[in-house]
Amino acid sequence: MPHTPSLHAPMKVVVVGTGYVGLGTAALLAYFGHQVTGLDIDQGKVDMLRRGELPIYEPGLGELMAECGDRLQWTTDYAAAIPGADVIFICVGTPPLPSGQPDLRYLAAAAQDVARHLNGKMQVVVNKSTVPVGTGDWVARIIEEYAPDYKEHQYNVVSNPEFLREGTALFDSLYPDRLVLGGNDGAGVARLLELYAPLIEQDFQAPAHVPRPEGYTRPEVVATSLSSAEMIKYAANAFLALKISFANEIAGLCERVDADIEEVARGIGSDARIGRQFLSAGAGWGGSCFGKDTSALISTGEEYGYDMPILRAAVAVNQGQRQLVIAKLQKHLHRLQGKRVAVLGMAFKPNTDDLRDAPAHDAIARLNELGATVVAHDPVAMPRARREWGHLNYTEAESAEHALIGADAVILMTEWKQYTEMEWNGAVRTMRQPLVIDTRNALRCALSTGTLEQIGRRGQTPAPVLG
Ligand SMILES: NC(=O)C1=CN([C@@H]2O[C@H](COP(=O)(O)OP(=O)(O)OC[C@H]3O[C@@H](n4cnc5c(N)ncnc54)[C@H](O)[C@@H]3O)[C@@H](O)[C@H]2O)C=CC1
Ligand SMILES: O=C(O)[C@H]1O[C@H](OP(=O)(O)OP(=O)(O)OC[C@H]2O[C@@H](n3ccc(=O)[nH]c3=O)[C@H](O)[C@@H]2O)[C@H](O)[C@@H](O)[C@@H]1O
Repeated sequence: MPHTPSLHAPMKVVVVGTGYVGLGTAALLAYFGHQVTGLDIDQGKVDMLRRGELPIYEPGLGELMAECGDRLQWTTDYAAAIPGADVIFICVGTPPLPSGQPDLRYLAAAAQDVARHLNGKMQVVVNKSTVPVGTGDWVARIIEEYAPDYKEHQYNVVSNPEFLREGTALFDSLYPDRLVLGGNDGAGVARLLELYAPLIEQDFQAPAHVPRPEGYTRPEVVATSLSSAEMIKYAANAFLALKISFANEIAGLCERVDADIEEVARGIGSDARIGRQFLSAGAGWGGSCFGKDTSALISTGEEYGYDMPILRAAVAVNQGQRQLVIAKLQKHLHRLQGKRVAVLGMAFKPNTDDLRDAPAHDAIARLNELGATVVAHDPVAMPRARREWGHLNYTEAESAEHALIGADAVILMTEWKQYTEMEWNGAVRTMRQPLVIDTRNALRCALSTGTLEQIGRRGQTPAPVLG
C-alpha cells in the first residue's frame, strides 16, 4: 500500500553527507513528507543513490527510500541545493585523529560550503555529526565568515545529535527514546519541532517492515543549550561503552571464581536502575563511534586539565578483551604458528557491513603476526573488507561451513544469525581440532564433541549433548 505522508506542513531539507547517519536522516524526513535532497561530495555514492542502489548495508533502508519516491533526491551541488532549503543537516564523518580528537576538517568544509550558498533568509543549520562541545558555536562563526550577506540572527545553528545504531537504524529513528535539540536561541529549535512534528506526535503510518513496537507512545523531547546537546551525545556513548566494559570486567572475575556472566548480567540487569541492555560480555565494543567518542571525551578533558579515570579504564578494559580472544586460543593451541584459524564475522556487529574498529580486524592482525593461517567469512562485509583490509593476510571462505573444514580452531567474532543458527555439531566434525571460541556468548547449542570457550563462562570440555 502506498504510504500517505503526514499532514504536517512539508519543508525543504538538505542532508549533507550520505553515510549511515545522513541516509537514515534523509529517509526518515522524506518518509514524513518533507522534500529532501541528500548531498555528498562523493560522486560515486550520489550516482549509486540516483540509480536506486545503496552504498551501505542497512536492513530495510532501501524499502523505506523506495516508498519516498520523488521526495528524495541526490546531488553533489551545494549551489543548487542550499539556497532553497528551510533546514540543512550536516551529517559528515568526524573520524578520530591519532591524538584521539575528532578530525573536524570535513565538518569545516561542509559548513563553509553551506555558508557560501545561504540565501539571506532564515535558514537553520543543524549539526547531526558527533562533535566536541563548542563546535556548534564554531560552525556559527564559520557561517558568519563565509555567508555572503550574513546578518545577525538570520541563520541559526542547532545541535541535534543522532542516537541510531547500525543494523537497527530505522527502528531507532522511527521510535526513539528521546529527541535532543540544542540551541542558543529559540527560533532554530522551534523550526525543528515543526520538522519533527510527525515523529514527536507519532502521527505517521508505520512502515509495514518496521512496525511500531507495542506500548511505544512518543519520544521525550529534550530541549537544551547547544553545548549541553553536544555533551549529551558523547556522555551517552561513553556511558554505554563503560557499561559494556564493566560487564567484561565482571566476566573476567566470573571465569576465575566459576560464576557465569550470562546469569550475573540477567540478575543485575533485572534491577530497573541498572537495566538489561548493554551488559553482554564479549570481544569488547567496536564500531565507528564508541572508540572514537570515548577518546574524544578523554582528550577534551585533557584540554581542560581534567582527568577522566573511569573512561580511561573503560578503554583499557576494552583493549584487554581483544587480547583475551587470542589468549583463549593460545590456552588450547599454544603456539599458533602454522595453525589454521577460521574467523566467522568481520563486521563490528551483525546486520551491518561496517568494518570500522571491528574486533575481527585486530584478531586477524594478531593471528598474522603469530604466523597462523586465517580463513575468514562474513555474510555481507567481505566485499568491503577486500577494499579496506588489503593489509591483512587471510583467505575468504565461501561459507561459514567451508571456513571450518580442516581448521584447528574457529573464532566466532560477530553474532550473525546465520552463524548462531548454523548446524554446529556437523560443522565441527570437519575441523582438524574442534575448538570453538565464541567471543559473543552467542552459541546456545551444546557441542557433542570438542571444546567451547566463551567469555566469562565455564568452558565445555567435553560439552553435554543436547537432544
Ligand atoms: N554510524 C553511526 O551509526 C552513527 C554516527 N554518528 C555520527 O554521525 C557522523 C556521520 O557518521 P557516519 O554516517 O557513520 O559517517 P560516514 O563516514 O558513513 O559518512 C560520511 C559521509 O560524509 C561525506 N562527506 C564528507 N565530507 C563532505 C562534505 N564536505 N560535503 C558533503 N559530504 C561530505 C562522505 O563522502 C560520506 O559519504 C559522525 O560524526 C558520527 O560520529 C552518530 C550516530 C550514529
Ligand atoms: O554514535 C553512534 O555511532 C552510535 O553508537 C552505538 O551504536 P553502534 O555502534 O551502531 O552499535 P551498538 O549496538 O551500540 O554496538 C557497539 C559495539 O558494542 C558491542 N556490544 C554491544 C552491546 C553489548 O552488550 N555488548 C557489546 O559488546 C557490539 O558488539 C559493538 O561492537 C550506540 O548504541 C548508538 O546509540 C549511537 O548512536
